[in-house]
Amino acid sequence: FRISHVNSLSDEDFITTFGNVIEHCSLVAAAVVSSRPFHSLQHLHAEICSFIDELPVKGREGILRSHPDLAGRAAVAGQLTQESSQEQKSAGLGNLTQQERSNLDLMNTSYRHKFGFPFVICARLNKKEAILQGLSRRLHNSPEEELHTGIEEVKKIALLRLKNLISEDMDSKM
Ligand SMILES: NC(=O)NC1=NC(=O)NC1=O
Repeated sequence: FRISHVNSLSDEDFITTFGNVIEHCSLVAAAVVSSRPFHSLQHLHAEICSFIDELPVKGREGILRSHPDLAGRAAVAGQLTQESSQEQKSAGLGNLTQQERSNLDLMNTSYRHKFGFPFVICARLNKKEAILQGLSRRLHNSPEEELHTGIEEVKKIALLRLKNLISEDMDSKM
């Protein structure tokens, strides 16, 4: 899509197209559709980010809870969305050693038990070593810190997903 095309979609088609930019949270797309016309990919991303930042704590926790665990049950069962599947594969989470897998499962479980939402990181910007290190480090943070950090990762995931959907060729910046 060029940004001009994004602006000319029906509301319904916009929500369908961008409904999974935030994993399993089409509400976000439905919320920003009325901010059209967007003058760039960055403008659309900024609207998504401010909508998320303006949510109450429960809303932001809900966004994190809508994310599948990394190499978790959904991944093992092949029930990831196309986007998540590609992202998790690109981080090398498809070929974990038994040791890495049980280590990841254990830490994901402790993280979720401690914070009440899953560990979320932008898998396309982190290889599996960085993910494992990030998880063990972030486990010691406060709930407030982790809510913020998780949401910042969700914003990075959203930007990369938008870049897959919107072409930024020069004339689309008009
Ligand atoms: N728990 C997660 O961080 N999940 C994910 N991060 C990504 O970048 N893709 C996912 O599915």
